[in-house]
Amino acid sequence: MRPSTPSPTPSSTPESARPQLDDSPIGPEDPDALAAAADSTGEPVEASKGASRRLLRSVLGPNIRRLWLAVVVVLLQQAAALAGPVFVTVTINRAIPALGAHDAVPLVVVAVAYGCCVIVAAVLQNMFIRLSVTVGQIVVTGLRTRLFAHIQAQSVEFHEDRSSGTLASRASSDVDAVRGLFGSGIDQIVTAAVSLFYISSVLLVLDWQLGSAALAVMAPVYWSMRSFRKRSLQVYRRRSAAAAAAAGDMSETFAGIRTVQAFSRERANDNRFAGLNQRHRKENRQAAMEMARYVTSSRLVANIAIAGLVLWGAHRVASGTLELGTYAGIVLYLRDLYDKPLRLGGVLDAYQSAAASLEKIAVLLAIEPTVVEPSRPAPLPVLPGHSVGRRVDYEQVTLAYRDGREVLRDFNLSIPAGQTIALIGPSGGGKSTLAKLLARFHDPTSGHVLLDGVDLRSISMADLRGGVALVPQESFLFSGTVAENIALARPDATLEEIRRAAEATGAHRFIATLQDGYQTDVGDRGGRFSAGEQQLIALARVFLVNPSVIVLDEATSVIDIPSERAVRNALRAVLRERTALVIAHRPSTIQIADRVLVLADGRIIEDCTPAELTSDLGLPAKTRELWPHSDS
Ligand SMILES: Nc1ncnc2c1ncn2[C@@H]1O[C@H](COP(=O)(O)OP(=O)(O)OP(=O)(O)O)[C@@H](O)[C@H]1O
Repeated sequence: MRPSTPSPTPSSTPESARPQLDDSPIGPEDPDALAAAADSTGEPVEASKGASRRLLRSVLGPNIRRLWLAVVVVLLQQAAALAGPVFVTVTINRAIPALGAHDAVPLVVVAVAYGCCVIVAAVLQNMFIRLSVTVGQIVVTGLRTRLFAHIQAQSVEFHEDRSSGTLASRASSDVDAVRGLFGSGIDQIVTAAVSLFYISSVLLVLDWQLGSAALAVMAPVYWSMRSFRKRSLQVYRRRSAAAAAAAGDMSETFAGIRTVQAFSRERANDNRFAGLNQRHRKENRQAAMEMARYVTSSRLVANIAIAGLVLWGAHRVASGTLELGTYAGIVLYLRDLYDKPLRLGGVLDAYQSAAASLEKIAVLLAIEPTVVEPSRPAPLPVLPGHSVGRRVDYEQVTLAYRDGREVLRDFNLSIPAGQTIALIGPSGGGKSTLAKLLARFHDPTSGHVLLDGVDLRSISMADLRGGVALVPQESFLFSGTVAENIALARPDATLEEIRRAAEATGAHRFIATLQDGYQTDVGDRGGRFSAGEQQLIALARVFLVNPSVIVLDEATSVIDIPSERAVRNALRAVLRERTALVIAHRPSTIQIADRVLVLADGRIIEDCTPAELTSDLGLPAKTRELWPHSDS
C-alpha cells in the first residue's frame, strides 16, 4: 500500500498553515519571508561542508571501489583522447621530413598509434559513463531510501513542526539535484581535472617557457571560478529554498482543497503562489546572471592569453627557437587547456545546486528522533489468565512542547486495568496531550507514564505498539483495499479475522453493501467513504491488533448519531476488559465509560461517573459550564 499525504490540521502543520492564511505574495525584496519559507523544515539552511561530504561518503560506502575504478578509467581515457596534438607535433617535426626522404614508416606508425588511441578512448569513455551513471543511481537511491526511513522514524513532534510538502521536496527535488550532478556533472568535473593535469604536463615537456606562461594565465581563470563558486552557492541555496517553498505551498493547497474552496481562498492562494513562483524565477535568473558573468569574464581572459601565446610562439618559430610541429601542438593544446575548466562553469551549476541540496539533506538526516527505542527494553509483565487490560499511571508528569509552555505540570492519574475513562473538557485543556503521552508520541519533560508499572520509555516500540493503540480523530486510510486497511498492523490476518473485526465495530454493515466488499479500493485517502465509515474501518483496525490499552482521540465524533449508537454497543465489546482512554465531545460517547474525568488547563477538575455527569446532580456549576457539547 502507498501512503498518501495526510490532510493538514492546524495542530499538525503549524508551519505550513501559516502561508495559507497569508494573502500577501512574497515579493522579491522580502528575503526574510523567503528565509522563513525556506526554513519551513525548522532547520538552519547552512550545514557544515563536512556533513555533506560525510553523507556522500557514507552513501557511496561499498561502491567506493567502483568510484576508484571510474577514476582509473578516466585517467587512461584522457591520456588516449588528449594524445592528438602530440601526434600532430611528431608528424610535422619527424614524419613529414622522413616522408620527404622516402621513409613512410614514421607516418604509418603515427597513423596507427593515433587510430588505436581514438578506439581506446571511445571504449574507455563508454565504460566511464556507465560506471558514473551506476554510481549516481546508487547515491540517489541510497539518499532517497535513507531520507524516507529517517523522516518516517522521526517522532510525532518532528512532523507536527514541519510541512509534509517541504519534506517531500527534500526527498524529490533535492535528491534529483544530486542526481543531476552524477548524471553528467561528475563526468565533466573529472575529465576537466584530469585533462588539465595532462595538458599542463605535456605543454611543459613540449616547451617549458610557453607551458609556464600558459599555466600562469590559469591563475586568474581559477580565481574567477572560485569566486563564482562562492557567490553561486548562496544563490543556489536560495533557489533550492524557493523551490521547496513553492512545492510545499502547492502540496498543502491541494491537500486542503476542500477548505480552500469552502472559504474561497483560490484567488488569495493564486496570489501567494504567484509570489513564491516569482521568487523562484528571480533566484533562477540570479543564478543565470552569475553564470553569464563568470563565463564571459573568464573566456575573455583566456582568449586574450591564447592570442598573446600564439603571437609569442609564432615569433619564436620565425626566430628559429621553436620547431613548427611543437608550435602547432602547443596551439592545439592551448584551446583545450582553457576550454575544459571554462566548461566546468556549466558543470559547477549542477555541482553547486547538488551541494546546496546535499547540505539540506545532511541537516535533515542529522536530526535525531526525540522519542527513541530503549537500548535495553524491559519486558511487560505477563498478563494473568484471560485478562487483556493493563494498568496505566501518569506519575508527576510535566510536559512542555517546543515553545516551552507547560501544558501539564506534575500531573498524576491512575487508571486501573480494564477501566474505560471518558476524558472531557474545554478545548486546549490537554486531553490530546494525555493521549499522545500514552501512545508515546511525545515523552514527558519530567515524570513518568507507566504501563503495568513499566515506564513507556523502557518498553520496546514493538511491545508498545502492540500494547497501546491510538485511534486519532481523523483516521487515515492508505491506498489499497478495505481489507488491507483493516489489516494494516497485521498483514498476516486472515479474511475471516478481518471480517470479525469489522463486525465487532459495526463496519461490516456498510462494507457488505459494497460491490467488491472487502476487496473494494478505498480510493485516494479513503475519499470514497464518509468520515464515519472511515472511522469504523479504523476501529476495526485497532480491534484486530487486540491491544491492552485503547486510546480514542475523539474517534467517534465524526460518526453520525444513529451509527454512533449502533457502534456504541460494539465499542463496549471492543473496550471490554481493556483499559481505555476515550476523549469525548458528546455526552452519548461517555455512556460507554466507567469513569469520567473533566480536564481543564492541564488539571483534573472533576472525577465522576457518567451518571453523575449527565444527571446534573452533585456536580459543581463550573464543571457543567465546561461541558460544551450536547446531543440534543
Ligand atoms: N505540538 C504542539 N506544539 C505546541 N503546543 C501544542 C502542541 N500540541 C498541543 N499544544 C498546545 O497544548 C495545549 C493542549 O492541547 P491539546 O491538544 O492537548 O488540548 P485538547 O484538550 O485535546 O483540545 P481539543 O479538545 O481542542 O482537541 C493547547 O494549548 C495547545 O495549543
